[in-house]
Amino acid sequence: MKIAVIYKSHYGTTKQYAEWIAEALDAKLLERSSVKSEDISDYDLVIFGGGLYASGILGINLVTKNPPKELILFTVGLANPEETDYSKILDKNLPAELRDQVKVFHFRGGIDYKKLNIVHRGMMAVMKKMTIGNKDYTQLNNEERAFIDTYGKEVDFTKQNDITPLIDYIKNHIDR
Ligand SMILES: Cc1cc2nc3c(=O)[nH]c(=O)nc-3n(C[C@H](O)[C@H](O)[C@H](O)COP(=O)(O)O)c2cc1C
Repeated sequence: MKIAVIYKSHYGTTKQYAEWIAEALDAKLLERSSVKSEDISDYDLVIFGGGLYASGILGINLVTKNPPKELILFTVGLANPEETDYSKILDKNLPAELRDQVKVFHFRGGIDYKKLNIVHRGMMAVMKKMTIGNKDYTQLNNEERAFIDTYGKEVDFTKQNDITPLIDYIKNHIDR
């Protein structure tokens, strides 16, 4: 079975997960910009991973416009997947026909505010103002607290072991 792991990452955490997954499955690793939509049909299974930016999944249009034979998605964001409801993100990023069919995994990335480009730094400052608003810290939900707690810092939550459910899913559900 020909498997491709395709990723889109700004700062490397999604790339890191894609590398771990490709290595575990002995799959082809490709950066999204190097893939043309017609190349997608070369693969029996595409695992697409995109970083989360303001609730958008980077580069996702590659696989939503021209869905592969089999597709698995993963997202990488700062929020803790165990405490995050991704339904709105998936509604926004996936067309209805894919929304209920595609298996999606969520991994935790990281951030180094020193390395952010000026646009991203500005976006984070706006998001901080919007998150806090007139609220007190005790009124914030877990997701909002995680954002405020890490604001301006360097944090890395990437963990190789976190890919295990995705690898197991492929082993159990995909006929290789
Ligand atoms: C401008 C901006 C917006 C972001 N929006 C989200 C978001 O909506 N949800 C989330 O969980 N993380 C968000 N993040 C955090 C990134 O998803 C996180 O840093 C991720 O690890 C980045 O992936 P990358 O290193 O592959 O680019 C945002 C980060 C920036 C800089």
